[in-house]
Amino acid sequence: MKSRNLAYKVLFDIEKNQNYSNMAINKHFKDCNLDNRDRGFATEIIYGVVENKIYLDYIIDKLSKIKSNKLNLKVKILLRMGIYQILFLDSVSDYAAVNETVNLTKKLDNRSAGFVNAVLRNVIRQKEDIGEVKIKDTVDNLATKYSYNKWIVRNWISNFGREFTEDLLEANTERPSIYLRVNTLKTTRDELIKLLEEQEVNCEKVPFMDEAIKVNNLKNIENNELYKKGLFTVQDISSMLVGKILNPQKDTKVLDVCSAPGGKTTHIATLMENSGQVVSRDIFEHKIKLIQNSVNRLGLKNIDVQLFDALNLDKDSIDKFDSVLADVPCSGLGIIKRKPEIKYKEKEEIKDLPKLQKQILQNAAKYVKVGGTLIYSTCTIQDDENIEVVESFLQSNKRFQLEKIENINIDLENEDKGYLKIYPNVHGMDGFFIAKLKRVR
Ligand SMILES: C[S@@+](CC[C@H](N)C(=O)[O-])C[C@H]1O[C@@H](n2cnc3c(N)ncnc32)[C@H](O)[C@@H]1O
Repeated sequence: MKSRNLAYKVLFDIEKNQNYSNMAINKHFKDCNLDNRDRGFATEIIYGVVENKIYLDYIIDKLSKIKSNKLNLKVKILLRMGIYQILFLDSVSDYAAVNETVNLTKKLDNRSAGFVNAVLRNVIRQKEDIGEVKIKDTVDNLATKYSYNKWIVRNWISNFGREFTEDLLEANTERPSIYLRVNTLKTTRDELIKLLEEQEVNCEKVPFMDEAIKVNNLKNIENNELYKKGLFTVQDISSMLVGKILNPQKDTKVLDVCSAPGGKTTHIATLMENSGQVVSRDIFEHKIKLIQNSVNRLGLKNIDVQLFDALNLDKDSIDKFDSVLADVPCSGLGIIKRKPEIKYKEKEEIKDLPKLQKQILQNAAKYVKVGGTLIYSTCTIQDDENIEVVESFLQSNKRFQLEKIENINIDLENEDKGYLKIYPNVHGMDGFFIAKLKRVR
């Protein structure tokens, strides 16, 4: 009951305040005194409900006299939770799913308990055939089955084709893997694996990324002693590739214009073995603090964290940096597995991003020395935020050229051309775009 109560609170917060699930989870889990198992169960319900929201409402609409858009928020969340447990969680008996949900309803909205009970019992009675989405229109069908805003499915089918889109939608339902980046200034991969295995954490070396470890049962990371000592950072492989492709040399100057929370910046500073200087900027004060915390935890001495808007031109930095990274704000459509609410973004919300991305890239380019490197990256798979931004930049910046990416072997089709398009269904990692540009004159 306790974990369901907690899951309900988090889900209510997410819906009511349009909060991201990971942030709402952090906020509500901080002060709760549940053990790891109960937290795990609550997390499973939260992510499951968020990821399947449209589908769960479709089931409600099939079985309830009151349609989901007419239900009050409390009852809608309770029904989604109950239906999710019945249809998706083999570890929960139907009886427990109904009973616990009805008990919770009694506490939160007593007069709706009978209604919730009736709908959930209906789900159980029709469990065998209720689950299938019977909508003829392909976009509508897939958008309901996988719970996406329809424009995304339409856009993907038109850009990638139906087969690829279905593959991508399916890949995005998998639980994301957790990867650690070893802090090579403090330990080695083998040493860290030994220490993690002493804590009974299952570790796997990532063959093509020499500082990466895949872990599959590391819980409560922020309170882990090895984490507190700064022996590792949590970072996806795609994100680590950015640092690898930038390939910073010792004693050089690197500028990261959009650097919070600091994953790539700290990687770059580590690759430079605490030499040279990395200037790490972001527009948000609270995010600047996150970078500084990581810098301190990891024992990095070569990072200068600065509050600065990348849309403004910093005249003092023109032509001063060997490498510049523009890891720009984007739609995030490559990391749906980690942030499922991205599936519900409106097209309107992201329509101005390419313009913003171009402006940030234009400014970032001005800080690169002749012969220096400019990296443009996003965690999205949308061409209009990726290759099209780079192509439009190159048209008006003849001093830059795309440069062949060496020694990566992830996207063989494009690496020679100077960029990488990474898709979760093709490459088994976060969807990313990384372009490497060189200032040639
Ligand atoms: C994709 S995230 C960067 C992730 C970061 N590079 C990392 O690896 O941890 C984009 C960042 O850009 C920042 N941002 C958004 N608009 C900005 C602007 N005008 N100037 C500087 N930073 C900005 C956001 O606060 C956000 O932290």
